[in-house]
Amino acid sequence: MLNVSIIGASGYSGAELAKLLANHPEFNLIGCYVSEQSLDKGKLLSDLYPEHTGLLNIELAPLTEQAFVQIAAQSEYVCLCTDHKVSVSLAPKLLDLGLKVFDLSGGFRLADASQYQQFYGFEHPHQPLLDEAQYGLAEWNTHAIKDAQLIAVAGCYPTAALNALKPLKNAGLLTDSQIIINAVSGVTGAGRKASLTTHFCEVSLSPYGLFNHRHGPEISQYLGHPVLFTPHLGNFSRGILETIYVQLKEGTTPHDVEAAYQCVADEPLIRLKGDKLPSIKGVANSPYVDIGWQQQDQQLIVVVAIDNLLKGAAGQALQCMNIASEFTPTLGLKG
Ligand SMILES: NC(=O)C1=CN([C@@H]2O[C@H](COP(=O)(O)OP(=O)(O)OC[C@H]3O[C@@H](n4cnc5c(N)ncnc54)[C@H](OP(=O)(O)O)[C@@H]3O)[C@@H](O)[C@H]2O)C=CC1
Ligand SMILES: CC(=O)N[C@@H](CCC(=O)OP(=O)(O)O)C(=O)O
Repeated sequence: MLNVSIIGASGYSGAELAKLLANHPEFNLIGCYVSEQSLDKGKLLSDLYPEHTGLLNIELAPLTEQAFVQIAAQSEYVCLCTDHKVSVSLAPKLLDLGLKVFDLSGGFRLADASQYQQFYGFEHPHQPLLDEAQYGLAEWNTHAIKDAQLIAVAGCYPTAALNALKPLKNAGLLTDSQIIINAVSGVTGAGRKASLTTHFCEVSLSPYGLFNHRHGPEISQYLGHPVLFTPHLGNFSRGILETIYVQLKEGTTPHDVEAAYQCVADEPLIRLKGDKLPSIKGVANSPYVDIGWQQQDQQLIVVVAIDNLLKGAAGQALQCMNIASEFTPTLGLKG
């Protein structure tokens, strides 16, 4: 068994990961941590998530200096389910302790530190770690994930967009024009902490982050293609659905598009639906990426759906941990 600790375990992605690890045959959830000043320190994770009573009767410990010593002594892997800036401050210390770090935040996803002020609102102090980090987009970066010490697990919206678009890009079917991505996320995407704009009763389907959401540059960087990305917040709990407008090269046939997607046809967590379009209902609480598309002349509309907390966060993090450990990538993910 490999021991895993989670920092930020009381949040939505941390708790989802705790549940996956507690049910996993090869990983042992050894420690669950929150901030030193957390109102939840000392509580059981199952006090916060009573649906997991029994499974997650594990105490939330404060992340003190002593906790770092304990994590290093007990764990092989540590997962950061913390805000981007918190992850950026914690990761160097954990890496120095020799741990393999799986960061679910965006703290190490962009290649260039100078982009962090614009898109994340803080100066990134660790360009060498941005150079070292490997992108945790499980189906597309398997080899690098296996050998990396720092894995920047892919963002939720980018996971959906990149899985939908990489087959087309790799087959050379895209023109140079910008790809338009309209995305909707459920409210768990905004995390567990209270805020008026993400208060469930206040949410009414509306866009946010126009022209400056941090996932725009993340998608462009890992696709190698310009995108215009607009997220929306919807009044449902979990799931992401993206509608993507693609201009195909002159002469691209429906057969070419179908053939392009065959490169992922055997991936166990990618479900190609052809002209049957995906829905949130089809993926909520499941580890899959559903991809559908319809074509009219040179215009292609691709629709992709994932669960933001599973394929968009904890599920993909577990997939990366499985890959790093040379287990079957889907171990503990498919019922
Ligand atoms: N929610 C989602 O759908 C997705 C989230 N992510 C990313 O995962 C990360 C976590 O997101 P999410 O689960 O939604 O966030 P939450 O706000 O739900 O949880 C954050 C967690 O971090 C803890 N925390 C806060 N400050 C510290 C600190 N200084 N030291 C240790 N723990 C701390 C919080 O507990 P406390 O404050 O009590 O200490 C809590 O457990 C973010 O970077 C997010 O961008 C990625 C993909 C999807
Ligand atoms: C609905 C909502 O607010 N979603 C979040 C994205 C989810 C997330 O936590 O972002 P990462 O995948 O980059 O970690 C946002 O737009 O900031």
